[in-house]
Amino acid sequence: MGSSTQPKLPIIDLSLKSLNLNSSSWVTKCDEVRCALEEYGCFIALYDGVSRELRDATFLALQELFSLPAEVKAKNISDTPYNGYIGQLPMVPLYESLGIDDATTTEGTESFTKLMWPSGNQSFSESVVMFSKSVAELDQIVMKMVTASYGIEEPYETIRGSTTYLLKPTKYLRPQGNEKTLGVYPHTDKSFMTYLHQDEVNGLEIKTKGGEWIEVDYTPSSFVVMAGGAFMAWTNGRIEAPTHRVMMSGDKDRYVLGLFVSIKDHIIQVPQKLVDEDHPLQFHAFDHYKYMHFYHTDEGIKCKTAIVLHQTTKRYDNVTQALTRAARH
Ligand SMILES: O=C(O)CCC(=O)C(=O)O
Ligand SMILES: [Fe+2]
Repeated sequence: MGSSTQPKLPIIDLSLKSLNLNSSSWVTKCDEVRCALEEYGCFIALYDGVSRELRDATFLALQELFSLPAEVKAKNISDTPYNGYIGQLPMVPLYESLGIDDATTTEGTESFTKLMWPSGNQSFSESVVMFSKSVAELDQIVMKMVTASYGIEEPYETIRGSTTYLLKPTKYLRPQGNEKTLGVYPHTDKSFMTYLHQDEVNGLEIKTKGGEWIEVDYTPSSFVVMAGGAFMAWTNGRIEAPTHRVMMSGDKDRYVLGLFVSIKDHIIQVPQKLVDEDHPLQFHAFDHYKYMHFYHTDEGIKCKTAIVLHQTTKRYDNVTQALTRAARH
């Protein structure tokens, strides 16, 4: 009985063959995407833009990457918090990830590849760049749909050219015992949007507005589309970044490819259309990278707690402060 009453994330077919901009179902689907994001902060997208061969090649490349010695992986450093190599953290010993900046560009992936394999690894960079580009196309579809549903296509056009993509390959070791073990802490992403793709092992859990955890079960041809903090601010709080965590069980390691969207060198401003009497302005204009840095300062960490814990509009005061302050830095 239990499982039938458990809430489930909406599943929306965004496969290229199912989308037709000129049909009436397009408008309905745009609203469906917006409503799913407003309700859960995320949804599962069925997407056929990544072929089976590309998916297999990219996950194979990932296994090769994680089997490199720790000191090689540690060469992956970044100015932006959590965007470089993370591994062997005592509190989450199963977790390990790297960050490939500008993953949709050949320059970005090749500079990462050279760092990991000084003598080169062409198949790695080719798979990564192709995979990232294909998922970035999904991002463009999702953005087109949400902005069409709100009628804010124009303000998005000013942001679009400043989009950058970080690919974060992540590995979770299988737990030692039979107990469900924490893979990654409950958190909200600080991205604009996040796109998650996994091999066959589940583990992601999303917290609903009612405080229940949903175990996300998604197939190889689907992606979890999730709003980040920057998107929450841009939509004036109408779409919230959901709290999520990873719980590991079973006897297999888990591999995940996360594409994190950021907005670089551009001040993000809430579109006028999303501000009215019922929705007063909640967020000041901000710089996304400064916001990501601020969130990981001592002061920012306090705001982060506030954003997760409080269920009142006070939460927005804290975030607004964080964003305003971040913009001033
Ligand atoms: O592994 C997952 O499914 C989620 C990873 C995640 O939440 C993150 O990297 O921010
Ligand atoms: Fe996350």
